[in-house]
Amino acid sequence: MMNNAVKVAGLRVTRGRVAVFDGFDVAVRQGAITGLLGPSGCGKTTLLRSIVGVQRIAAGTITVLGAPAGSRALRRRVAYATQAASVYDDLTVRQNLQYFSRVLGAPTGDVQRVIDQVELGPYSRQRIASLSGGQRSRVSLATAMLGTPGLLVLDEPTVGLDPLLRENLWSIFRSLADSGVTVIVSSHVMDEALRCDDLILLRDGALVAHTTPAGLLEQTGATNPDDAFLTLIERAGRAA
Ligand SMILES: Nc1ncnc2c1ncn2[C@@H]1O[C@H](COP(=O)(O)OP(=O)(O)OP(=O)(O)O)[C@@H](O)[C@H]1O
Repeated sequence: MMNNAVKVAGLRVTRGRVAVFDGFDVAVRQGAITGLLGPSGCGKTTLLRSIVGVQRIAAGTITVLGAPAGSRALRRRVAYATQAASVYDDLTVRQNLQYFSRVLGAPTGDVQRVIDQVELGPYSRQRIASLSGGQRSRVSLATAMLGTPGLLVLDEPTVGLDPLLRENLWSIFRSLADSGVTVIVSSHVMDEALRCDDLILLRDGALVAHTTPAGLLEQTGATNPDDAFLTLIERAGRAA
């Protein structure tokens, strides 16, 4: 039987005057890497916020690992790394991680593990304020990897990172998924789509496709995900 880590039904979200979602349904498979892709402003962050339980929603139900999104039971089971690194500027990398590790009750040793995973060892004694953008976002990512979350929600985790580091991070996501963790990664870099197991393609708060990388290319006859996405958008436009 296929297990879903996340189930979204009838989601309606209004932000400002914009109806970002108006009756949106989707499910995310457990233990897989699901890529959430789509153009800027299509609702990726809003959907991630809704799944994590920090978005005010107008209607709908969201079930995460069997519990309502945002519920207390999920506090330590769901980790979220936002686009803007949510870390303390005046603390060092290690101090930030030690702080969050204590808040989460993560095992000792976790701080060093995540520092190594995101390759921040040489910067661990540096204050966040003096780090580059890519280094800061890696601290945020490391924070999300503390403890043993069952669901890892990452909003554009590879923005501003060099290709080698991106490669390394994707192999971390893969080993997490292999160990049963559900990973949701948003991106607007279409070539990252090919690294995912499942793809959710959004446009203007609507589901354009819920497929796999192979399925995406097959459905469209395209040779790369950028062209495939454009083809699907054109088809959706014609059907509308
Ligand atoms: N606080 C807010 N007030 C008003 N409108 C908002 C607010 N936050 C987001 N929006 C609007 O909601 C829509 C969806 O935004 P969202 O951040 O979810 O998009 P996104 O797909 O994550 O975009 P990006 O790839 O640029 O980060 C956009 O039209 C955006 O302008």
